[in-house]
Amino acid sequence: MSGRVGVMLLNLGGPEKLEDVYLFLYNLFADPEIIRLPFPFLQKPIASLIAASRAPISQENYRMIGGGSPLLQITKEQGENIENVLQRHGVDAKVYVAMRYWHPYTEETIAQIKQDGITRLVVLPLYPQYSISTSGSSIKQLDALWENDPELQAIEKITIKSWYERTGYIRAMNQLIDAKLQDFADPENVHIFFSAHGVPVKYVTKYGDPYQSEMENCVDGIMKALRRDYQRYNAHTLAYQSRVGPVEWLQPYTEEAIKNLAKRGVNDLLVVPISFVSEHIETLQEIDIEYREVAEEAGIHNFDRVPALNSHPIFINDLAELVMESLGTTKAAAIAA
Ligand SMILES: C=CC1=C(C)c2cc3[nH]c(cc4nc(cc5[nH]c(cc1n2)c(C)c5CCC(=O)O)C(CCC(=O)O)=C4C)c(C)c3C=C
Ligand SMILES: [Fe+2]
Ligand SMILES: [Fe+2]
Repeated sequence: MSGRVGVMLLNLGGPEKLEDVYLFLYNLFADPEIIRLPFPFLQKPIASLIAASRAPISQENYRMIGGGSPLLQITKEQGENIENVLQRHGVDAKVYVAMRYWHPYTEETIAQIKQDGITRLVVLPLYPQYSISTSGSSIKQLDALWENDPELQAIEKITIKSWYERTGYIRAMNQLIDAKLQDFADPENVHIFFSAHGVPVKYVTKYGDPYQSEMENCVDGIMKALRRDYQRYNAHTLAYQSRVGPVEWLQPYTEEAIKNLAKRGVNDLLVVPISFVSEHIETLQEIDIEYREVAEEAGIHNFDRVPALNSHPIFINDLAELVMESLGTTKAAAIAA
């Protein structure tokens, strides 16, 4: 294989300090893949209005988790670990991080990739399931950059869309779920509650976002493997969290689903964050603080949460393997090379 290989991890980014929150929110809402407006000239003024009105709530949430998002730190660690696994398998690749709404912005990373003389680039979104609003937005941005830059067109770009069906990812998730189940007095009676980040319903019904069906398939895959590998036959639910704005989002909403389970007499609840692979504000603040309180008040006293995968070794190995497969360098071939 000739030339230098790069791997670009795509993520959304998060404010590092409370002062960053407004601009981070502005960048997010200025993205037409996040808020779709009929008139493009309204995008920026509306983004600044919504960012200004949301900033105080959002700042308060970030304050509760130490004043900023842990996302960059965790994503960098994931990158270093993937790079190490690739190196161990004889693949001399450099791993980069490209954030959509905060530093290091995609454009900054692309500049570095050009400077490093990368000739083959694997683009790997750190979202297991595809959504127009997440992986789709970053991939679209990259396609636009490529379209307008002959220097980039000389780089072979291999884009992975989603990877929630991979056995390594599912195995790693199940290890984390099983470990937490064992902390309950009666693991078999724990209700496993998958909480995914929501999207407006319109994304699925009008814009054809595969997010909901990928999410449902993902949960099925995890539950099937949990039954097969760990003989766990727990009841489970999939619900959607983090709704913002006045429109209808995917249902059931996490908060309502928790209250309904409490009414049905569920006492033991294990929440599994399912749409994202790093700890972030929605796990550390929304689930650990807000939903724990909702559960307590509704009468669910045994409430726990599965940690995010972060740099779980089975998961990291699986992502490195996915990169090698995309390069046409299977693990065996890479070792032999
Ligand atoms: C991985 C799944 C995610 C989907 C799908 C998604 C869609 C989506 N998000 C917003 C609005 C906001 N998202 C915010 C933060 C945020 N979003 C995700 C993931 C998905 N978003 C993550 C991991 C994070 C947290 C990053 C961090 O700092 O730790 C925020 C800001 C926080 C807040 O104020 O609540 C907003 C706003 C929309 C509108 C949307 C779909 C259209
Ligand atoms: Fe979001
Ligand atoms: Fe939230």
